[in-house]
Amino acid sequence: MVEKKVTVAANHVTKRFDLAERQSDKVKAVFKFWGKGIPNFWAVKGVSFEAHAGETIGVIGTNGSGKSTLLEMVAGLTQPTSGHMTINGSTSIIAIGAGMRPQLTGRANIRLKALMQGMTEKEIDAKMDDIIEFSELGDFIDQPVKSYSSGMKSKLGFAISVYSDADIVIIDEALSVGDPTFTQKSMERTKRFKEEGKTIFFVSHSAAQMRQMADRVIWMHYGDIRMDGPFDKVMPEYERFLKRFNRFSENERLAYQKRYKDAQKTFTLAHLKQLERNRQMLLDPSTALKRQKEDEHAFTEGSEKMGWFTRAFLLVITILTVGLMNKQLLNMSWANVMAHPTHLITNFAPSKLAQLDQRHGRTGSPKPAETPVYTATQNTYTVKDGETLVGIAEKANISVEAIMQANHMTDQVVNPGQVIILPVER
Ligand SMILES: Nc1ncnc2c1ncn2[C@@H]1O[C@H](COP(=O)(O)OP(=O)(O)OP(=O)(O)O)[C@@H](O)[C@H]1O
Repeated sequence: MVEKKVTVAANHVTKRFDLAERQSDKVKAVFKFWGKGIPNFWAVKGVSFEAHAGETIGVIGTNGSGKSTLLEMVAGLTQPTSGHMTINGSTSIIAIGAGMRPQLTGRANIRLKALMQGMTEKEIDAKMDDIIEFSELGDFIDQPVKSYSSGMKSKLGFAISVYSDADIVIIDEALSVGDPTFTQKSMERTKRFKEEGKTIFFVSHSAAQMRQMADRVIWMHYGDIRMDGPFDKVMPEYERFLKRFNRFSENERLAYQKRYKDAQKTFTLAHLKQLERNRQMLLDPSTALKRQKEDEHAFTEGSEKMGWFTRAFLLVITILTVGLMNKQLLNMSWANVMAHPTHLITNFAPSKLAQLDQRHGRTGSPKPAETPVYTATQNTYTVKDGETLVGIAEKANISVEAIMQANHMTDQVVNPGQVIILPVER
């Protein structure tokens, strides 16, 4: 049998969300030593699978089991917290309203999404009429998307993806809101994707749709893959589970959910690593040690990759630097610096700098205007609603490249409220 090309490979992929309710909680948690104070929630707890060209994979699971989170990682919309998600090919996700700009018309959204998926203006012009026809939106195509029903948004999203020619197509419950004729038409079209060798991930709560579409099913259960296999094996097990679950009393159901959700809060990567080690030892003790060395990095995330010694060292350096700056610039004694280490931040409002200017002038020290700190403080900028990087660069008379370089940006996307540095030639 010819091995089909692997298009998606997930290796111990996790996704953690923090449950800090307010931004101030997050700031407090950072000061409580590198975010240890933030309650965690692991929506995906270390899943591994491979998907191949020409495969339609149904993803099932109760509400909140992690289906959308997993597929957003497949689509590249969000990055795993740890583990690896390897994607071989272009992706297109169809979820109700995903990636749509509500204030733009349906037609403008088609153009925008198609451009984002790599189509040229010429290709879009050539396909525009077909996309609109597939969407069945008629005159509504020139109305803003915010006026659309969820069914209309789904139709638009589906029509765009049909013509985007992506290698991996993700349909996240987008067919659950359309009318039956459109749904059937879309399912027929999706079957053609399969014949064209695309990989399709299909999320639906409808067993009938699953039966029609999926040859393989992944059952997500509170962040884990509970089963992964042929439709005929997985679906009956899932339906048996649902029957049992639906027979639970309200209290039993809540207790069941609490048990699993608590496990998602207390989950750790160390635990995942240990489970994987045990599994490897059981499977093949002779190769287990070698494999453990190879996949060590799969069980670490950003901050954990930094050892305790490095973290402690960086903390000491940061405290000393802030203290030294406070001492030099605010004429504080070391005792005062130790007592109020955050004075540097709170004292450097522009008005304070003006006071400093005078103070330093009287004592004959260099004027703050000549110090680097003054320049840097003056040139942070908070992005306002609707502003683009190009607009900000023009206003500030600085090149876009210089801003990107100063802020270590890899693209030109800026968001309202984001604070950026506007570099100044000195
Ligand atoms: N940004 C977030 N912050 C905190 N928790 C989140 C976030 N996004 C998702 N979650 C949580 O992660 C879990 C998985 O959510 P997800 O949307 O992936 O589930 P799902 O299986 O797609 O659910 P549904 O069938 O209802 O669409 C849920 O418990 C959800 O509350």
